[in-house]
Amino acid sequence: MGIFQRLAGRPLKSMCIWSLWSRHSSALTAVGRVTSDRALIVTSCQLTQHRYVHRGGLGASPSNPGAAPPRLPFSRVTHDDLAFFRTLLPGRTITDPDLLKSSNVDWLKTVEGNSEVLLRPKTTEEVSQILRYCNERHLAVCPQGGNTGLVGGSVPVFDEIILSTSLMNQVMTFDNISGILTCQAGCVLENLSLYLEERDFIMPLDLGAKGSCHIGGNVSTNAGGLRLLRYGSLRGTVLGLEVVLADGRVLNCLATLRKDNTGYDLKQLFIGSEGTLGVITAVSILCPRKPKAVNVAFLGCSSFQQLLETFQCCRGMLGEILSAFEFLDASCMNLLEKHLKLTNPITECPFYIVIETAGSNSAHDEEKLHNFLEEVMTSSLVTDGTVATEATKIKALWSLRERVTEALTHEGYTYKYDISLPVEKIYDLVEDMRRHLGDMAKNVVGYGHVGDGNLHLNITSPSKDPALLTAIEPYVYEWTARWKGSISAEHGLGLKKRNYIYYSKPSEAVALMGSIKAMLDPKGILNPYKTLPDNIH
Ligand SMILES: O=C(O)CC[C@@H](O)C(=O)O
Ligand SMILES: [Zn+2]
Repeated sequence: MGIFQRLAGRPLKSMCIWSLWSRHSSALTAVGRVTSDRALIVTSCQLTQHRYVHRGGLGASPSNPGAAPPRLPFSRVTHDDLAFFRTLLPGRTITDPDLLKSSNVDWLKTVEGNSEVLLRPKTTEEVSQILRYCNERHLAVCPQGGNTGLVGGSVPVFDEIILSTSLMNQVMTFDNISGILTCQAGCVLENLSLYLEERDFIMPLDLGAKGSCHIGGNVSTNAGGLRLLRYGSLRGTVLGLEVVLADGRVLNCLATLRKDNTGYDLKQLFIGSEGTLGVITAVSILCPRKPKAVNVAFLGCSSFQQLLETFQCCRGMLGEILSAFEFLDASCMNLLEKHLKLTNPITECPFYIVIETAGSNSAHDEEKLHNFLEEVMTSSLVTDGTVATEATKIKALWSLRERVTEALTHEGYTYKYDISLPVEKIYDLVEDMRRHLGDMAKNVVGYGHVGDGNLHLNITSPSKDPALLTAIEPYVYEWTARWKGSISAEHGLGLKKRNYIYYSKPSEAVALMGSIKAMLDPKGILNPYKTLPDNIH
């Protein structure tokens, strides 16, 4: 019997836990801590409208980068404003504090705003009217999709009006020859995946938060996820966008063309700009064909060096059918077992790999996977493994990788870092942090997207710990900058990381970002306190 048959035949002990993780599951409500110090640092409001100017000279970063910002001098929502919104959006202007609660707090429960109004438009025209009005009245707006972000970008910091895309959830067109889908921004990623699968296509991106996140939020944060290795980033697969600008103008760049060289590619400005330049209302996206054969292998390695060699071998031997190469370390596995009662399907190892293949011919793909597994097991790069070819087992193996974030929320307080590095360096950072922090941290765990050189470094402590934070930052960012990495590989900057931007971008580039912001949103009403550092405002 070949290795593939032997591995595929292994019983998966974890079959009872494969339910799809939704980030809004009730099991998650009791975790996290709510930051309550922001209200204390509100300073007196200036009466002038602010402009985006670069303060402090090139390269100057804010002196206390982690501190919450002071409230900027936006208008407060009045009864007249509410009357306007209620006429425009009858029954969709929410002011009940109980209904606003979940929209005011982020998924991690570490950032909480105090918005008193949630608007739920259904059409682009309604978004346009809302923004035109808010711009004239100088009311700040926080655009919100599924609110699954991890850097505090999708919730208000003070009393910004929340503009939710949750009712903008219609598929507009799908062309089954080109595979181009056009839909409203509030479509939930998983619903789009199901819609496409019925038509023999798939979405080019897949995330643990797929059950809640919106495609508009994915695009505005340039979400990466689990399939980037195979299908590339949203910067390549998004073909067109419709965006409402701060003053209400609608920018219809909803192209469905693969090739369009007519000057500046404006949609790129909005991809990854986290709602600070405009509100994305519709998206056209190029979708791959649904693979006919999908296999997942869950493997164990005894060192990170062996894991890297396995990756190298995997790329060479699986070639174009490789669709994901992910890892988690033994500390992650312990948390999955402890908090979520998941079962490790193989023997204990320091490192685990999830490999997915997606191809058009199952016999061909299985043979390739078999040859690869034979190679890595006979050369002892891999010490144990199991393979799934059937959908429920595939899901079960994937949940061991996808649910690490959820398991971490049960640990107390988690300091989260989403770092891009040269692939051979990614685990050095985890080991170095363990040495550096010693007993100060409860747990230092590493997992992520090996194929993209993207490490998720998470450091836990029983509760929020300022001394621990001082030991982590700026150390972790300096480490990253030394290796020319990025301090935010895929989660964005949001509220939490914006002041560290200088570790990854030259000051001239940050200043140019400020100029673009000033041009597109001169009153700064769109998602203030996010993405841009404090010294650009
Ligand atoms: O929790 C994190 O730090 C990472 C979340 C997500 O990007 C993942 O890859 O699972
Ligand atoms: Zn990730």
